[in-house]
Amino acid sequence: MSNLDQLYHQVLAELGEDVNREGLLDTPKRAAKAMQFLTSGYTTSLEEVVNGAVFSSDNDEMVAVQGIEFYSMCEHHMLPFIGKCHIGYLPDGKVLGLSKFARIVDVFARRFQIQENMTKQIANAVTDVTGCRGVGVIVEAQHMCMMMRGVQKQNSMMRTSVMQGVFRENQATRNEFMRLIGM
Ligand SMILES: Nc1nc2c(ncn2[C@@H]2O[C@H](COP(=O)(O)OP(=O)(O)OP(=O)(O)O)[C@@H](O)[C@H]2O)c(=O)[nH]1
Ligand SMILES: [Zn+2]
Repeated sequence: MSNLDQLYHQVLAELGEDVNREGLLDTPKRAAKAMQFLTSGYTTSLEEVVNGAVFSSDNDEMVAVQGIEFYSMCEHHMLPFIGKCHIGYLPDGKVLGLSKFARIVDVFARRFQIQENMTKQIANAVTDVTGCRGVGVIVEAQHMCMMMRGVQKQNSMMRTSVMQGVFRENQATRNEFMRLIGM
């Protein structure tokens, strides 16, 4: 058993489970593996996921990618928060491979997070990788820690937004982004 397997074994026992019953025999191992996947963002670098897919382009018009779904874990309760991320940017000579936006989202979602920080980290990453003139990131999510426990509200949605560069300075750019993502 790995260290993490042993810890999950202990968690189950502490919670009053019979760790020797058949259904639970492999659970510590499975839970450890699942949690390692859900936090794999810690060991994934931006460079690795972008893999050089930044291309020269003389198109300097806005690019927006809407509705990238993600699964993250809130750092306060270690429970999931689940939602969608919308990203727009104004390139400056370089565009990013389309799939890489989703990969960047996963790098920062697969960690213990708060939504505000995740939103900002995604925006910073797009700027770092593309050297763009501006970026906008909007994240909307539902937090299991508010639904399954605590205040137990099932219909609230948290929206966070980070606007950088021309997206921050220029209202028309922000509006164009909102229009492109249908908001
Ligand atoms: N701003 C922000 N808050 C979050 C996020 N995820 C969880 N939280 C909040 O973190 C707070 C932690 O509050 P505490 O009072 O320390 O913990 P708690 O007693 O479990 O709080 P309750 O959820 O109100 O029962 C709660 O208000 C959560 O709703 C997030 O991504 N962003
Ligand atoms: Zn929480």
